[in-house]
Amino acid sequence: MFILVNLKAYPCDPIEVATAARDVAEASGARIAVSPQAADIARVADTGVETWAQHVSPNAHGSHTGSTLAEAVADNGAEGTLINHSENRLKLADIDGSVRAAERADLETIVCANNPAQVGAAAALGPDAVAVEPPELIGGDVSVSTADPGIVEDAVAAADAVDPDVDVFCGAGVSTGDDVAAAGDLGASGILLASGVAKADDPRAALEDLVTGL
Ligand SMILES: O=C(CO)COP(=O)(O)O
Repeated sequence: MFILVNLKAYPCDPIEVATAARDVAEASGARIAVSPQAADIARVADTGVETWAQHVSPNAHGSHTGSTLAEAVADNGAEGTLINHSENRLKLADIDGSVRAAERADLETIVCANNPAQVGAAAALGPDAVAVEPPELIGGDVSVSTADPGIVEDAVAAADAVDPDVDVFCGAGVSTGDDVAAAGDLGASGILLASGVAKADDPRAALEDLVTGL
């Protein structure tokens, strides 16, 4: 199971979370990545933790003011990127363009989706992974693996029907090792989470609990 901690735009200390994630990954052998604000990618990557962007734009180098260039995040230490997060939805053509941009820059890709139908569509674009995150459960206290286990199973089936090589992650409300274990039992290859770590009083303790579910 891959654990990706999305820091969104939360007012946490990205270096505190990154160093904790690096240490917990090293101690447990778990794969844990941190996805900070684009402006923080270089200093988060400098901690040694696996670092992901929250988004990359579909464009290449050129006259694209305000874009998040895939090559730039890769040059600053990112190893992968989220695309089409529920809080940063893209048009279908732009999701495709962002996956292609990430591939050019050798970034791993996770395309997010609201439901199993979107998971199937996202899988058809050939990312490394897709993630199902029901928007109504994001930021809540109940894990998707408890509140809606069927959506995870259906997402796994939808992706498998399109491309068995595409991994399926799930997210929304995940905060404990039990939530991680339940997601794995439903067929997920990884989880995305945010508030369970970024808003925790003790992010290190939250990460240590998460890896007990692996
Ligand atoms: O959006 C998410 C991860 O990308 C999930 O957020 P929460 O873990 O806060 O529910």
